Amino acid sequence: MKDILLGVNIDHIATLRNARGTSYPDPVHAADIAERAGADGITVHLREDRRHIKDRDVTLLAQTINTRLNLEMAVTEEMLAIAEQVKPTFCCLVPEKREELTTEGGLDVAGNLSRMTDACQRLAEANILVSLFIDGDERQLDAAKATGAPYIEIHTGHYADATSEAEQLEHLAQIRRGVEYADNLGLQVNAGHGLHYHNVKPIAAIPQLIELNIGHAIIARAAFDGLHKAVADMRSLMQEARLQAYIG
Ligand SMILES: CC(=O)[C@@H](O)[C@H](O)COP(=O)(O)O
Ligand SMILES: NCC(=O)COP(=O)(O)O
Repeated sequence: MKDILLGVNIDHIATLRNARGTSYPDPVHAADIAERAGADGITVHLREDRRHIKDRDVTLLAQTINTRLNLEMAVTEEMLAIAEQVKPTFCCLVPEKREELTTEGGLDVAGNLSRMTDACQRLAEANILVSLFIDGDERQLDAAKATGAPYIEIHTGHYADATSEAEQLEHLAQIRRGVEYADNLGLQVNAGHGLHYHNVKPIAAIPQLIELNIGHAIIARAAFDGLHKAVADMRSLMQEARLQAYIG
């Protein structure tokens, strides 16, 4: 049985910090707590508008964390140059619109194959493992494979946002099909966006998935239970789901 790994996204520690322009809560401190609680990696999204994570956070996290840094970023010259300088273990390329509240969908790799391939090659030359944040349809999965990126992260936002059990089950089935298709292509498959304590288990149970990146729900739970417990509880749920699926 393959373990399911947890990447903790600490963007919204920075949201709380920036609300008052103070130095606290510091994402660097949060990363240390998350790692002590069992996080397998730390994820941050350096957005063009720096609404939460700042350049300083990325630089210090790259220097201080003990697991590995997954830098989420748009496919822009600015971000590619930052990635080449910081050299995180992973770069996850995500779509980004200034006016969005949060990431609204997957990257259109198929529609921008040449540009995506160039970006993937540039990051690979900097010894960075590239992940593409995409919807789990075969057209995007084939395109992701064509770019040479070793990883993808399947967008679970539509599953998370489903307003009925039937809709959620349909999205879950689509995700399962996409994960299996990507795994058969030889891609390393992660997933994330909108996952929380009440919807994570069916996703964590998908055997081919390597890692889930989860942020908002963990940081929200931390406001009541503390970050260490919020991370540990999420990790336990994920491992429970994987074990239950394995035992059958
Ligand atoms: C790509 C993704 O789904 C998230 O990791 C992303 O970071 C969401 O953006 P916010 O953290 O700004 O909501
Ligand atoms: N890529 C998904 C991620 O890092 C966290 O997304 P969310 O749990 O904050 O929605």
